[in-house]
Amino acid sequence: MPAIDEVLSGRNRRVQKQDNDEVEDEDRLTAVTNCYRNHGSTFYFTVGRTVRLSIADPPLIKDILIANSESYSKPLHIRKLGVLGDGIFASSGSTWSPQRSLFTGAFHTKEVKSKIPTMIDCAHSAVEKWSRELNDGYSELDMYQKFAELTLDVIGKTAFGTEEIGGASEAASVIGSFNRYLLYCRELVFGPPATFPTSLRYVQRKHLVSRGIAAEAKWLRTYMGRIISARRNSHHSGAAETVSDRHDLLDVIIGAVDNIGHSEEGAKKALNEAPDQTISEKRKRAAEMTRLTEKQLLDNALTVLLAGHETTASLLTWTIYLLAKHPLWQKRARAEVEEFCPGGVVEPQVLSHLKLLGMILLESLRLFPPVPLIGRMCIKDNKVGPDLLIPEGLEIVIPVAVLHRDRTIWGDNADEFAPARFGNGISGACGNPLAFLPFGAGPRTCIGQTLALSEAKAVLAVMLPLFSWKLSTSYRHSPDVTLTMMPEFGMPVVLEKIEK
Ligand code: HEM
Repeated sequence: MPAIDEVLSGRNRRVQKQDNDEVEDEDRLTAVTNCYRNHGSTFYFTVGRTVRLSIADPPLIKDILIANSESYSKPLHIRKLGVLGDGIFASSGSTWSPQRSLFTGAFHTKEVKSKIPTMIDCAHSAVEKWSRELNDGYSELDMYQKFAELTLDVIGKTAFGTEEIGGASEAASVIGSFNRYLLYCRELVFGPPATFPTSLRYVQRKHLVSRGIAAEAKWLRTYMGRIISARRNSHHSGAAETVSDRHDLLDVIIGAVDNIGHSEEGAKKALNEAPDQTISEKRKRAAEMTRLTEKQLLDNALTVLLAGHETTASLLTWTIYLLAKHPLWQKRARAEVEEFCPGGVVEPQVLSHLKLLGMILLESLRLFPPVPLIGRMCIKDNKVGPDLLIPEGLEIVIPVAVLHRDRTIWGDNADEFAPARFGNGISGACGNPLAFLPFGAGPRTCIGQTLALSEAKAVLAVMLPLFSWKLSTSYRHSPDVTLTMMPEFGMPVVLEKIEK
């Protein structure tokens, strides 16, 4: 059996090929799941010189993510990856909490609802473009690429109020840069991939990877810096439609840098003092007081651009894959959309009625969680469960993708696509909410989950009545299981126009 670090980096596949060229490679998700089925749910493993403790047991996870959350920070390497820096995703403790308060209002359900018409418009423009690419009514498209462009367009318009990011040439450069950046990061954290050239010494390779990360981070920071400057200029010129009509996430974070009177101290005080206030009142006050540095402004803008498009693109991609493999469910989902959206008109308020589509999305998040691992670093000795002592400095890995396929939790059909299991919600499906962690849990839970689920529903509701699809014969199944669950060789799908 290969070691877990080899499975995570994909290096075990080279071994398999040498052993038997005829054998089709086991995909990494299956390999890593089997590894856990053999090792058990809690064990140590090493990547290079770093020792990590892997935990896939819900009660222990609860202690780490919720009960003892203050004893953990994000892993050190996340901060070193150049793009996320000191922003909300990568920071911890008192640097993180005022930022979380600042973001909470911008991601409130009411705010998200107001963005749904934009999401539907973006989906319509995308499907029109795809329709133009069809020959004689059908064509093979890489849906991973298409969804990455579409989700970038949505986050560009909803969070940054700009058409620019979704524009064809801009989108290709931004997606290309983020993809290269993520591949370099994966290598830095999990070691070189199967294609690692043996002629190149490890140290040289590491140097090359660090330079690659720095170059992509620099490009992305310059790019985002331009968008921020343009917005500041429009504030200074006082252009009415940009200042008063648009109060999006970019305005919120720029305000936290430019507004005089905001201070980190003030935000901390607002969170810690005034015992008579409710937690939401404290948070509101802290958000009003939060002061960000210029660096944090950029870090947060890039965090939202990356978190906001890559993960939702992954969710849509694997949902399309599952519906291609299960045409009956594709038909059922289409029938539901046709019932609630007559004439292909998707009204924002209808999304909450698309129950079947909601169950399909949850099942897709279970089988292919876009964030397959959650990492933490212990910053204070503490005990989890009845007798496991976690020492300061130890890195923890929570293998979400594996937890979601645990047969003792999900039953013998854990590896199968069975959306009906979510008919009675998450608790009905697994009996323990800590066994289903696509968006994490506890104080660091995903801030964009409502946005992501609304967006995915809106896109599928626009797409389903127009096209049917199946997997292309060129598809190679290789879900990544490290930073994000991207399909290593894309998602080539044959899209066919449905004639009315
Ligand atoms: C299907 C889509 C998505 C998935 C599966 C997902 C998953 C996650 C997970 C697992 C975490 C917690 C990581 C941890 O505990 O270490 C997280 C955090 C976060 N997500 Fe998402 N995410 C999605 C979409 C989004 C979107 C659309 C946005 C923003 C527009 C977003 C912004 C964030 C931010 C800012 C955090 C950090 C929160 C904090 O630390 O306080 N995510 N996400």
